[in-house]
Amino acid sequence: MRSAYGVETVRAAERELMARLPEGALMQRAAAGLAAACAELLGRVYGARVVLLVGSGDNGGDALYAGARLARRGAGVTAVLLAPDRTHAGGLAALRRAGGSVAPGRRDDAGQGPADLAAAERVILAADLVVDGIVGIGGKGGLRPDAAALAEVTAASRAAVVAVDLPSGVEADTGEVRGAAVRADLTVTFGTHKPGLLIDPAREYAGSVRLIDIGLSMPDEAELEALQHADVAALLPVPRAESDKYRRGVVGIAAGSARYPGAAVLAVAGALRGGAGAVRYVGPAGDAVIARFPETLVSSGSPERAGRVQAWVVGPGAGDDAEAVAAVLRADVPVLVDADGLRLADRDLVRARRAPTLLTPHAGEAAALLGVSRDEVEGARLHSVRELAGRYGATVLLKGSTTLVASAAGGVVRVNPTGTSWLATAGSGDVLSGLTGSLLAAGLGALDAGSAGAYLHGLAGRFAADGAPMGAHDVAEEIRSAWRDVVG
Ligand SMILES: NC(=O)C1=CN([C@@H]2O[C@H](COP(=O)(O)OP(=O)(O)OC[C@H]3O[C@@H](n4cnc5c(N)ncnc54)[C@H](OP(=O)(O)O)[C@@H]3O)[C@@H](O)[C@H]2O)[C@@H](O)CC1
Ligand SMILES: Nc1ncnc2c1ncn2[C@@H]1O[C@H](COP(=O)(O)OP(=O)(O)O)[C@@H](O)[C@H]1O
Ligand SMILES: [K+]
Repeated sequence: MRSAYGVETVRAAERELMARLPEGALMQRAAAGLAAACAELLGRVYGARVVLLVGSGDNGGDALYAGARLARRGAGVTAVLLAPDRTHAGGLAALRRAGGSVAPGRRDDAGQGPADLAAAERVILAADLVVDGIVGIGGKGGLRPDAAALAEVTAASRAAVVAVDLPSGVEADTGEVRGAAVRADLTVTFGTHKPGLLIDPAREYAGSVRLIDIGLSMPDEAELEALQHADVAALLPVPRAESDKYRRGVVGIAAGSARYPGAAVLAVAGALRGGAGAVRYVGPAGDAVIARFPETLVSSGSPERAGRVQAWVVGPGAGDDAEAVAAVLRADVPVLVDADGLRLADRDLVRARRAPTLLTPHAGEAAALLGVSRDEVEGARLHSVRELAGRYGATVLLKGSTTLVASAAGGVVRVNPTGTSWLATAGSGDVLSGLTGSLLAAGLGALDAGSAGAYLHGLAGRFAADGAPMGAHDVAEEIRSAWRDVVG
């Protein structure tokens, strides 16, 4: 499990540890890890041109001490100071002792003022490596104009960029990005991941992320967690000697329409690979389903008369069949609502349900349910998924470049670490809904089914794409390889 904690929790852990350590010890641990990561990225430290972007807090202090270490190994290190009079004094002295220099300040202040942007631009454009120590977990709001200008110049440079703790300008707790932010190739983060490093859009700014253990001890329950192979393997159902198809769980798929029969086929394709012992299909696309998957138990008419199931999936390609959605929501078994079903589901009916409900909107569907724009949802995924879960009293899986799963009761939110943007292809969400519904039928809770389903789906997507375009049916084909990879 990979866990992430918000700023308040990090600060508390930091205070607790600092009280037991000599002053400055934590910053030295951070700087040592940072310098080692920079050296690795550079390959050759001796003679490398390194520029430190230094804000007025401890994030800048980390950059200065790391810069001093690189300077001692022969790098040419120049610090660009955003606020010279409030720069971390110990860090600056260490850099100077190691032979590092400071870029000229503004002339109107006799060279003592904040970095002269033209001078800063010259050194940044000539650098091999830029270390972003503008701001870390102490950041508030979007970057201020001087800091934003440095982020923009850095983006124009060909230097490798290493962010200290977080890319400056991203929100540590939410992954939101307001205005300019530094785009890093590598982020070296201290003590624990922060939620923003795992959630887009901030995640994209972070590049790859390296965690440096500085000895912080964090509480058991994280704010955000990402399952890994072993966690998913422990959740996946395995038939026992005494299992039969009914004991393994039957999943019902109420999906597809005369206009969109393919959605039914794809949802069934996912469901057949998700661990349920049987798949029932009910709806107008029975012929298409049976032609492709003869093992499916097909019926038409109302879901209420389709026979017993342990979980329902309703909505993919369903058109305007509001009655089917309502019938499924009245069933006292877990229900996954996707696509058209989300538009047709009555919120009060969802809230009144006693069995688990899992809603699986993409950003556009979530935006419609919340009455905001799609951009607002994509810019604030964590807030959006929590808000929807609260409003509907349901577990919500928000799809997209970062998939998040949140429970109605709050608590930890799961972020999916697998996936690929090749999954942005028509019908791949239908496969996910069938797969995840199958996991619900096999007995997983809504949070676990959602996160294990997204994990397998993301992995299957990577296998199917393997660097080339694919169709949604290819994703369904690869679920079995993904499953084997996870449990193997
Ligand atoms: N946690 C740990 O265990 C450890 C933490 N460590 C390190 O400490 C870092 C936290 O340091 P921190 O608390 O000094 O805050 P930090 O991130 O430097 O930012 C504060 C400065 O930024 C400024 N500023 C704020 N918003 C801004 C904006 N929008 N745009 C521009 N500027 C803005 C703000 O200015 P002010 O508001 O004061 O004018 C203030 O000067 C942490 O990320 C990690 O790197 C490690 O050393 C060791 C272990
Ligand atoms: N940029 C992306 N990166 C990773 N995964 C993505 C991206 N865009 C979409 N996906 C995934 O692809 C699937 C698309 O589902 P959905 O939007 O419902 O499509 P459809 O309705 O065509 O089936 C979801 O699992 C989603 O998380
Ligand atoms: K930073």
